[in-house]
Amino acid sequence: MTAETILVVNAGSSSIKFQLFEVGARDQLKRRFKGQIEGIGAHPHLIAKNPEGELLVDETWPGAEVNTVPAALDKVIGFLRPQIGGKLPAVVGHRVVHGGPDYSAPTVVSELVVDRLSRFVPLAPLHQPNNLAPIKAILQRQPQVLQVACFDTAFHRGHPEVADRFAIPDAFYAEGVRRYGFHGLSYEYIARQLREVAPEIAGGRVVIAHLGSGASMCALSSGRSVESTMGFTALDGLPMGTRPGQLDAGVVLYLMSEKGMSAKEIERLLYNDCGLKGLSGISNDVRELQASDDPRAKLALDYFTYRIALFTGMLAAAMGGIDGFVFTAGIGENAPAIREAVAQRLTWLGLELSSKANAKGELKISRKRSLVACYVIPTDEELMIAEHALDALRSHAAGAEEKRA
Ligand SMILES: Nc1ncnc2c1ncn2[C@@H]1O[C@H](COP(=O)(O)OP(=O)(O)O)[C@@H](O)[C@H]1O
Ligand SMILES: CC(=O)OP(=O)(O)O
Ligand SMILES: [Mg+2]
Repeated sequence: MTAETILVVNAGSSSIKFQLFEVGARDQLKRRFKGQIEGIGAHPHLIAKNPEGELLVDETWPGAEVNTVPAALDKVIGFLRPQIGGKLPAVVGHRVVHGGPDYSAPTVVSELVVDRLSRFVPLAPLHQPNNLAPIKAILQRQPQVLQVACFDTAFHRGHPEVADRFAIPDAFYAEGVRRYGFHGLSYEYIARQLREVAPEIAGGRVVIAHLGSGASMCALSSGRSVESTMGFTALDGLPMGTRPGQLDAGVVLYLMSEKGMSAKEIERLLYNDCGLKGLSGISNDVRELQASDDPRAKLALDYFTYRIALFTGMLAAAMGGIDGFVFTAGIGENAPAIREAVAQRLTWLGLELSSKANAKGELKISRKRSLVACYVIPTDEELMIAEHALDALRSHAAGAEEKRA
């Protein structure tokens, strides 16, 4: 491989996404391919396409064969190896979900950084170990590769103090018990896209709903995050595929004292068996719930859209109003019926959807006269990571140059 390339790895809770970029003239990033393995543990499906939309791989396995993120990573590596000529590019960018109080910008990783980031494993047990595993493997085997960690929490680090706090004694805040917020790379990308595709609201008050396996919402005021539905961990806020979202802390006390559950058992329950899956008893996948005529599937979807509407009120309050609403991520981009159900609950805010534009999945799906402009914008966390990784590469090179001089 001659041209400079950047590999990006984004390990989520139910999927691994990856993209390879080529660095062109004037540091323009050109996508070479984009892929993901989704449905880990249920219906694992690996797919990758080149920019022309041609399939490079399309493979499925039984759920039991690929039932963990590391097992899925092996399949991804199997695909990547011949694609990159058996040799890693000089730069690899990683999504790392939790950066804690100190990591508020993309960071070049070292053993020390990995040790520090490992402290946040208990705060993101579905993600952090899977984010760090490939970083550690590359550090051990190919330490010359520049690895850049990009954090979900970073975009939210400028929140005002009232949004960053829980009402618990101050000492806990000092040791890092804060409302961090997640999906920041997605929000950062959407904030930038808004300037291009919706300049009339980009500098205003916008609620972004990132609805994927993990789901959260962000209040974006003048292009900056000021509030998030997620907090200390990625458990808070909206109900998700397998996580409950907002939960009275008393429920956790009840599980411990009355049901005798251990911390590990409660962790497994809250991260793996709640949310859409727990409510419906059927599936964590919105597609399966939509296809079912079981009333529990309907309840789970109603709960989901109801909570999105409730939190929209909260985020609008944080910004003193709302000018725009954006749907993004797996569900937000692909489920018109969910968008319609959310919008119906938001007519009181002045949001009027065009059913036709929504059904067609157009970029702008609100009516002309709608007081709140509504958009569907596909997210691209990997592109954001590649850009950060390239910046890190350039500053790293400049730093080395300065040392030599
Ligand atoms: N066509 C669709 N209709 C409804 N939901 C969909 C559709 N396609 C994908 N999804 C939902 O998107 C989710 C995955 O979203 P994604 O943003 O890729 O999640 P993550 O990055 O957290 O793994 C799936 O669990 C599925 O419920
Ligand atoms: C933070 C989080 O929930 O991420 P994901 O949606 O990828 O699971
Ligand atoms: Mg995701």
